[in-house]
Amino acid sequence: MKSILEVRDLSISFGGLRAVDHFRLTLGEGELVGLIGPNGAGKTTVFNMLTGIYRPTSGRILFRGRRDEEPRDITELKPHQITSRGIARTFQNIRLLKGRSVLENVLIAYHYRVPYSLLDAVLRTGRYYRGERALVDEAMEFLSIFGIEGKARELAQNLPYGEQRKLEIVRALATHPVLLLLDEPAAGMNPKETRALMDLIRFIRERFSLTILLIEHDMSLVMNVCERIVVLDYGRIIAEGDPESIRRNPEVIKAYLGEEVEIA
Ligand SMILES: Nc1ncnc2c1ncn2[C@@H]1O[C@H](COP(=O)(O)OP(=O)(O)OP(=O)(O)O)[C@@H](O)[C@H]1O
Repeated sequence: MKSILEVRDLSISFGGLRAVDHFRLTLGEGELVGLIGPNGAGKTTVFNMLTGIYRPTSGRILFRGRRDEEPRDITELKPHQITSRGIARTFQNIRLLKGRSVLENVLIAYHYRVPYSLLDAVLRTGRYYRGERALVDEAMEFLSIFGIEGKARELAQNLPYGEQRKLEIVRALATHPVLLLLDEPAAGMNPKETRALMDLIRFIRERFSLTILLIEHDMSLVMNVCERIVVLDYGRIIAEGDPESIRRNPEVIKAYLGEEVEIA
């Protein structure tokens, strides 16, 4: 299996706090890996470094984008450059344009790779119309995979919470990523919605040849959907392995003591 992401000894400090300490991770093409850990362990901070929002204090991030043969160093790149190289993410706190329609929310994601120039758009050329129509068709196809195509014209803020989370994933898919980072995709969903989401995550991985790294508090989701799990505690990796070994790992059980989540 070719590796797509290689994270070498990534660390970051905020003032005196070492939020992430020598984080290492290699993702093979097509893998579905979970990143778990108690509250404040550093999971979202890892995502923020992978997507250029935070600059690590030390360490390197190597990523093989869609056009690259070999992994390239993306540690210093800006968020939009990282998105256009093929890493997309969702956020723990949903970041939709709430006053815009569901469809518009997806279309906005396309500005990373629109096939026409701004001039085409202003002059409303044939290329613009052909491009726009193709984008709308594709956006509708993404929405239909998540069963929300019927709500394309509704305002994003009127969707139930679970569907807003799905729309965030659709928006990430619209950037045509090779690596998808999902930050608590099942947060706020009921068990039935969570199970359906698990199936969808597996489905989109196959359908779009994605590699997926996901942060999740819902242990049933993580244990069922992920092939490999990395556990962070106080910014450090304390365990890594298949779901079964993680479930039985004494360090992991200890780290979760006192947390509201159950790892059984
Ligand atoms: N911009 C920042 N400035 C200062 N401290 C920060 C910043 N971002 C994160 N931290 C701190 O880094 C630590 C890790 O936070 P992070 O949000 O990555 O944890 P997490 O594992 O994602 O937690 P949760 O599961 O609660 O979302 C926390 O102590 C947090 O307060």
